[in-house]
Formats: sequence, C-alpha cells, structure tokens
Amino acid sequence: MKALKDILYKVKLNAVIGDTSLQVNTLAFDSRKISDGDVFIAIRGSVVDGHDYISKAIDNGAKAIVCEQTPADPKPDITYIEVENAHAALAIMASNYYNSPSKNLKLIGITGTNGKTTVSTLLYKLFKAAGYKVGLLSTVKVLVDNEEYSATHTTPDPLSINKYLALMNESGVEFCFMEVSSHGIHQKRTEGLHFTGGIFTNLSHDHLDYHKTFEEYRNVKKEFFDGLGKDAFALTNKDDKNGMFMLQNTKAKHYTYALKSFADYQGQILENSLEGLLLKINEQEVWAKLIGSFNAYNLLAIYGAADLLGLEKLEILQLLSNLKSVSGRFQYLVSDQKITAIVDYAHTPDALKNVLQTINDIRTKNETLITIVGCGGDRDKMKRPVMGNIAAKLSDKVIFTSDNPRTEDPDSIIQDIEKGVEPQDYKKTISITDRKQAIKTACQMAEKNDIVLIAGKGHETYQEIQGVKSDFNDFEIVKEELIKMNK
Ligand SMILES: CC(=O)N[C@H]1[C@@H](OP(=O)(O)OP(=O)(O)OC[C@H]2O[C@@H](n3ccc(=O)[nH]c3=O)[C@H](O)[C@@H]2O)O[C@H](CO)[C@@H](O)[C@@H]1O[C@H](C)C(=O)N[C@@H](C)C(=O)N[C@H](CCC(=O)O)C(=O)O
Ligand SMILES: Nc1ncnc2c1ncn2[C@@H]1O[C@H](COP(=O)(O)OP(=O)(O)OP(=O)(O)O)[C@@H](O)[C@H]1O
Ligand SMILES: N[C@H](CCC[C@H](N)C(=O)O)C(=O)O
Ligand SMILES: [Mg+2]
Repeated sequence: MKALKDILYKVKLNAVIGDTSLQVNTLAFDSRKISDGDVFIAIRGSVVDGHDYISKAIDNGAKAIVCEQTPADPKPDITYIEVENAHAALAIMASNYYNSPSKNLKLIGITGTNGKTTVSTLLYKLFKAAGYKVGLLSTVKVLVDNEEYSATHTTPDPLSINKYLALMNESGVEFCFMEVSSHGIHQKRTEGLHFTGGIFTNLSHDHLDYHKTFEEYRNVKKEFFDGLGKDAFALTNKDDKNGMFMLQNTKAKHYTYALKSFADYQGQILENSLEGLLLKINEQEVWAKLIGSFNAYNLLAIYGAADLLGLEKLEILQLLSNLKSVSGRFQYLVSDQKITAIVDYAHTPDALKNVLQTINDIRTKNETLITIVGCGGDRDKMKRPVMGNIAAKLSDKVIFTSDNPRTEDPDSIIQDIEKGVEPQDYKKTISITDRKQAIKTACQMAEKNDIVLIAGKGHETYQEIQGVKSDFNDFEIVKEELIKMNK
C-alpha cells in the first residue's frame, strides 16, 4: 500500500476532487486489470478513450481516477485527479510507485530508426563480458542480468519499464541499455526516467503511418534528447543528416561519432568482408566479427558509450573484437555446398538498402544474390513500393512474399510492393504468398556460392496472418530446407 499523494509527486495537476492521502494498491491504465483499491489512469489511446472506461474501473474496485477530464458525475467516495497529460502522469506515477528505480542504475537510451536493438544488445553483451551486472530492454527480449523475459514492445509501457528497472535494482544491476522507440517517446513511456546517456543512431523513413510527416517523426526523436539532464551524455551520429539536429536543445553534454566527418569517436573502415570488419577507431585498430559498414557505425556508438561510461579504451577494443552478431541481425550460415543464407530484420527501405549494399560491397560478382522480402500489414504503406524497388534493383533475383500480413490481405500487400519495381527489373522478380514456400523456392534456385537473403522478420519466431500467430522462424526454416536438399 502507498499513499496516493506520494505516487503523485511531480505530476502536473489541474484539479483534485477527494482525498489524496488515501492508501492505494497498484496502478493500471487498463480498466480490465483494476482490482480493489487500485488507481486507474485514463489514457486517450489511438483506438479508444480510456475515459470511457472510468465507470468500469470503479466497478472493478478503483479508489482513485487519474484523467484529463473529470466525469460530469463524480462519485462521492472516489478521488479524482485531473492532469494535463495522462500519458506523462502515468509515466511519472509509475516511476514514483517503484521508488524511482532508474536513479539506482545507469540507464542509457538508444534511439533512431535502425540499429537500436543491435547497439543496445551489444552494449549489454560488452558490459556483461567486462564483468558487470547488466539489464536490457529491447525489441527481442528483456534481460534482468541473466533472467530473461519476453518483449512485447520495443519500448514497453511505463509500468512495465519501471517494474523491470525495479527488478534490476533488486538484482544489483549497474547498467541498463534500453531501446527508445518513437512511439515510446510520443506516448511519453520514458517520461520521468533518469537517463545517464542517450545515443542516436540514424533517421530514415519509418512509422509514417503513426507520425504522419517526417518532420513530426524527427521532432519526436529529438524530444528524447531535449529531456536529458545536464549530467547526462548525448552521443550522436554526425554523418547522419539529422544527427546534430538531435542535440540542438539538449542540456546533456554533446559527443559525436562518425566515419566521414571529424568527431569525438572517429572511425575508418580498413577492411570489410563476409568475415568481419577491420576498423580504426581513434587511431587504434580493431577487428570485429560484425559485417557491413552500418555495423561500423554501431561499433563506434558502442565504443563511445562504453568510453563515456568509464571503461578503459583498450579493454573496450578487446571486448569489441569478441562481439558476435545479434539474432536476426545479419545472422548467417554457410551450407555444405557453400550457399550463404542471411537472415536480417531489415523491414524498412533504408535497412533493406543497407543490407543489400553491404552484401553487394562484399561479394564477388560470380555469385547470384536471391532476396526474399515482404512488408508487414497494418503498418506504413508508403514503404512497400520503395522496398520493392530497392530489392529488385540491388538483387539478381527476388521473391516477394508475406511478412506479417496481420489483418490485411497478403496478396494486396505484395501488389503494393510490386508497384515499385522498375520495368527493366520485372524479369528478376516472382511472388509467392506463402513465406515458407518462398524460402524453399529460393533454396531450390540457389547454387554453389550463391547468397540467399531473407529480410524483414529477423529474430521473430511467429508469423501473424489474419490476426492469428503461428510458429515461424526464418533462420530455422532456411537451415532445414538446405539440409533437406543436401545443399
Ligand atoms: C499505437 C500504439 O502504439 N498503441 C499502444 C498504446 O495503446 P493505445 O493507447 O493506443 O490503446 P487503446 O486501445 O486506444 O486504449 C486506450 C486506453 O484505454 C484502455 N482501455 C481499453 C479497453 C478497455 O476495456 N479498458 C481500458 O481501460 C487501454 O488500456 C488504454 O490505456 O499504448 C499501449 C500501452 O502502452 C500499447 O500496448 C499500444 O501498443 C500497440 C499494441 C502497438 O502495437 N504498438 C506499436 C506500434 C509500438 O508501440 N511500436 C513501438 C516501436 C516499434 C519500432 O520502432 O519498430 C514499440 O516501442 O514497440
Ligand atoms: N546503424 C545502422 N544503420 C542502418 N541500418 C542498420 C543499422 N544497424 C542495423 N541496421 C539494419 O537495420 C535492421 C534493424 O536493426 P536493429 O534491429 O538493430 O534496429 P532497431 O532500431 O532496433 O529496429 P526496430 O525499430 O525495428 O526495433 C537490421 O536488421 C540491420 O539490417
Ligand atoms: N517494430 C516494427 C517491426 C516490423 C517487423 C515486420 N516483420 C512486421 O511485422 O511488419 C513494427 O511493429 O512496425
Ligand atoms: Mg529494435
């Protein structure tokens, strides 16, 4: 039990009706999760308005209601707290409820269109290898030191974030690396958290179904840096055209990394092959097992963050050279007949282009590059033809297929993708709606030394069709098919 007024510490209040010294149990923003003695926070969502569920919450036992508009008929034994922004109130209350767990560890937020999972997961691995207790909040999973929890979001809701951080406090975790998505910033899921540092990876066309314009998307990302305190660091990618924009209004100390311009963490690619990258970082050479120039940026961000968090430079370089790729991020196998299968989570035009350019930069022109790709349903539709165009232009053969169609018709998604293919590339492409069949066909087409890229689903272990999720794992399927075919 906690006093409501303590949970409301630092929340901007507009009006209060009733007693704030009352003791309450837990907080919930879903009326269906309310039980006796709880506080219900009414959120105006993208589908429904939580204010419509206030009476349901009271029926389920809520003693206090936090909302943006107090109902016209307040109940006498209920406390109503009217706030300016219920999303922000929820986040601040969640932090108060769990005793500000972000202040008891060093929390680093990683934001940007691509590379968040890679950078946060590799920072987790690097700090683990350096002997620390570490936490991770990522698209793929949540880790409280060695304890694993499944992830539902890239950036979870504020109650979940603070609950995990509190668990990290209990386990003695010193550093936590978390992905900060644009949805998360916009819905103020990270409000009230105390960040030791923020990292910007890059910005490209994504989530325009949600943010409407690129400017709005860019400004939302910047908001994260605007919110950092003066003791925090803000580490940005100076080669990205929006990199410096992110730092315009932050109080945090500015740091930069770059391959193409002068920066605090200056990198140079000396070698780039299917075996890895030879990099020079601030005059020191390091060999890394990660592939592709985009990973050089990720490695620079990791090096910079580890340095700013106090690790020894030489130790960081040694730890960097031991890092292996993250599951579904340029994860690859080489079959008996030397067919290279690569599974990558590239589900945006920029990421797909990067992966294909990476492969094209590295391969010799004798091998055939076969790409399998689709686009998710109920998400950004503008990216579909762009991804179709890129896949066809940068591959020798392409199979368009389904990603997670969700509630959309898979064939109409594929038609949207096909629209982007230029006439001279038509002959390279075929479409197979069933993703497993598409992978199988690619394996049949592939000959010795060829490369099969399966893009879009990476680490995902399911496929969602007509709202139904069933088991699906690109990496396992391609491995199985190649073995079955004795290839
Ligand atoms: C569009 C979006 O981001 N929605 C998120 C948002 O839900 P919402 O506020 O829109 O919910 P809503 O259904 O309109 O309901 C409004 C309120 O009424 C409440 N309610 C509803 C019904 C009821 O009976 N009683 C009740 O109290 C709901 O609990 C909610 O508080 O807030 C919820 C709680 O935090 C999230 O779970 C939910 O994520 C949905 C499932 C989602 O798919 N989000 C994706 C798009 C997302 O967030 N992705 C990002 C980034 C991905 C990336 O970078 O690639 C991520 O961080 O994962
Ligand atoms: N620094 C980078 N720049 C461009 N592309 C990248 C970078 N790092 C990774 N990628 C590519 O983008 C894909 C997504 O990478 P990652 O999962 O690390 O990003 P993310 O920001 O977590 O994405 P999401 O928003 O989907 O969670 C990878 O599969 C890889 O192909
Ligand atoms: N976090 C991203 C992941 C997209 C991955 C892709 N496989 C899809 O399902 O569309 C999203 O929800 O938009
Ligand atoms: Mg991610």
